[in-house]
Amino acid sequence: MRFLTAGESHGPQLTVIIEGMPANLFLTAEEITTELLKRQGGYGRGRRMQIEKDTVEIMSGVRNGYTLGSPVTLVVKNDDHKHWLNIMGVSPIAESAQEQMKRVITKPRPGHADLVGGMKYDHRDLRNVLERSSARETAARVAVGAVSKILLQQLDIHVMSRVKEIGGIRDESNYTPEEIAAGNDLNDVRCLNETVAAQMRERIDDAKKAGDSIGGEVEVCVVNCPPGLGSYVHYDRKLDGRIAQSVVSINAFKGVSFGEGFKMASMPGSSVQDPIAYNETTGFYRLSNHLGGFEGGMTNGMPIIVNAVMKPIPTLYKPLPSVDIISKESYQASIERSDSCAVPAASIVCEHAVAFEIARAVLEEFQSNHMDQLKTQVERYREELRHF
Ligand SMILES: Cc1cc2nc3c(=O)[nH]c(=O)nc-3n(C[C@H](O)[C@H](O)[C@H](O)COP(=O)(O)O)c2cc1C
Ligand SMILES: C=C(O[C@@H]1CC(C(=O)O)=C[C@@H](OP(=O)(O)O)[C@H]1O)C(=O)O
Repeated sequence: MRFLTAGESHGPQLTVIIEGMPANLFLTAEEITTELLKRQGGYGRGRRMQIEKDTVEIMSGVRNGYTLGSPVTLVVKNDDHKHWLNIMGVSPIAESAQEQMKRVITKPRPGHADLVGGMKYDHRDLRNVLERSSARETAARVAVGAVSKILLQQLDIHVMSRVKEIGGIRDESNYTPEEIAAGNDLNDVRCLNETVAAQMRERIDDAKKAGDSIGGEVEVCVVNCPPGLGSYVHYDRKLDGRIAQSVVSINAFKGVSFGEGFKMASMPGSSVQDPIAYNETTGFYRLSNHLGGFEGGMTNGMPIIVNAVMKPIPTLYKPLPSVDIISKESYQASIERSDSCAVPAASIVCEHAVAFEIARAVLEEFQSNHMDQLKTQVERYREELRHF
């Protein structure tokens, strides 16, 4: 399974083509839209999210609710696009948006793609860079991940996420995957502990008031993956490696780790490796999950735990020094309409990026033209492993 996305942040739409989906998967636009709406939410987002109401349209690859085995095309319209067009009587939001869109951007924002993108593609209006470098593209990636999650659910594999830290406020609780799943839709910082959530909101408000931004850490958890997805035989088949690439390719993500992650640097081996046990009904299993579900680039049957760090948003309402690319004079960077914290939204993006990589690995392992074939193969493999 592979996908391509296309579309600019304020262009008419985002388009995704997913190739390699098996036939006969029941797929509705509503289910995908539910995931998109989760990404739009989250405390700390800016005005753009009040303009958009992301909904998906299925344009190909599905008939009578079921996939055909042909490429699936999904479209998410950008409602903000209409503010680009110099027409119609506009609302106050639209007027200010229109002004913003017409302005040529020449003062690059440190931390965004503006300067290097301009240098590389010879753009003298940096809006030409930010249109595609914007995290608007992550809506398309969530749409792909939503389809992946629907496929994985059919195999009883579940992917979920939560926020662990925002700007130094940390939720130290060790939740079970089930607790994370139950809390999945609940609060607007995507943290299960309400006391900590209140502190996180306050931290975001403080950053916003100070004209600053903050980042944080998210956790993605995948349960009930069969052991043996991915492979140790070649670098680009290692599934933990693929997940790391996919996660760090999300806008503003700067780090990824599995299980105990960077803490392992100071832990003895006896506290890091997960002891092996066996029981006749379930086969081999582990007594702990410090490694977060991976050994040798393969799933080991324990829950996959991915931790990922998002840097603070680059656009600052109290901007940092920059240099105008035309006049070469020193200025403050441009102020674009912006989120002050997008960690809760980004946890959803991360969840869906991981879901895609797991679904891709499943389909590589159990090549199938249709869902019944896939389910039968996965079940047979699980049964074989129980008797290994
Ligand atoms: C969900 C989400 C929303 C984001 N919103 C903004 C934003 O409003 N303003 C901004 O400057 N950056 C935002 N970013 C981050 C930038 O897109 C990102 O920092 C930029 O593309 C440069 O890429 P890099 O940080 O990976 O180097 C957001 C990222 C995500 C994942
Ligand atoms: C549009 C989205 O996020 C955008 C990501 C983003 C950036 O620079 O990455 C900048 C902002 O865009 P705008 O300049 O239009 O306000 C965010 O709103 C989205 O998540 O759907």
